[in-house]
Amino acid sequence: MGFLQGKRILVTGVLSNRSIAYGIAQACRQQGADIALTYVGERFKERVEGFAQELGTDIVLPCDVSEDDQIEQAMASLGERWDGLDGLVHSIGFAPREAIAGNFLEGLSRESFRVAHDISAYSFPALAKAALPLLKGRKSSVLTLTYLGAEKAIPNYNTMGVAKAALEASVRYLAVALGEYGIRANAISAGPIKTLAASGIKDFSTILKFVETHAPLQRNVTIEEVGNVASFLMSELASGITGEITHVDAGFNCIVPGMQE
Ligand SMILES: NC(=O)c1ccc[n+]([C@@H]2O[C@H](COP(=O)([O-])OP(=O)(O)OC[C@H]3O[C@@H](n4cnc5c(N)ncnc54)[C@H](O)[C@@H]3O)[C@@H](O)[C@H]2O)c1
Ligand SMILES: Cc1c(CN(C)C(=O)CCc2cnc3c(c2)CCC(=O)N3)oc2ccccc12
Repeated sequence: MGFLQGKRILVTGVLSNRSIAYGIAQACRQQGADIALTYVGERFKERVEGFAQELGTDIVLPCDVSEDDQIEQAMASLGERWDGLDGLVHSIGFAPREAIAGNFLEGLSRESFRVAHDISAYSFPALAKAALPLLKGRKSSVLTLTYLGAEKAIPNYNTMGVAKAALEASVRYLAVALGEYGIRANAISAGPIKTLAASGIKDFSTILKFVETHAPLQRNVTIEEVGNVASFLMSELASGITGEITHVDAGFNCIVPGMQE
């Protein structure tokens, strides 16, 4: 009997079996939750349906968060399958490539700033708002994924870091707005993990090596470790936690790199 037995959780952002969302969906399933997935783009539908089958579900819904009607339709379709929702996982992030490489100002533009904030920040409260009719009346919880680049200026993370700062602020305002319904809102700040979103990032292996060298646990984290904390935060074991950013990063956020030498 898992600590999420009977809970119904919608997980966005599963794109590959290396996705952080995949680790989260697996961990929640292992604790007894029923899972629903979303995907972006018909070309990924079959792949995500395959992951859904592994996770014991046939609820796979299209949802490009840049489109309001797709957010609304996804929640309407979900409401036809489930009479309520106990959890919503937002594991979505995107910025135009020029906005996450090189000099922050050189990569800065109104359009890339807009896109990064639309997809990586606005979409979290937007999904929560659209899911509210399903989330209400249950001890439900919403969760998003952020990164240390929201708190510290990390080379190349640039406009994504500004968007993640907005995302983290939205966690606190959602905690208040949803608190009156008994719904919790939290984030996990994950350490660097080699996923598709991380592939193609300049010098990503250098970032992984730097964390392995300087983090208190002297290693990187895995999607399973992030998934375990996510399943806890989605459960009643975390009933007193809301508006919180929990770091799952081998402790890297708590040190000043290089001063231990
Ligand atoms: N990989 C890391 O090092 C790391 C560390 C900390 C936080 N994060 C965050 O974790 C989250 C998941 O990223 P990941 O690393 O698992 O990579 P990933 O590529 O597996 O997942 C990113 C997801 O974002 C989705 N997405 C992009 N644009 C979208 C849109 N318009 N509508 C709906 N979905 C869209 C993609 O379909 C994909 O499923 C992101 O928010 C990312 O910023 C990643
Ligand atoms: C860690 C880390 C990440 C992983 N991470 C936390 C992320 O949030 C990745 C988010 C991301 C957002 N937008 C795009 C891409 C990745 C690559 C493909 C694309 O075109 N756009 O990305 C970095 C970029 C620079 C420096 C560190 C990092």
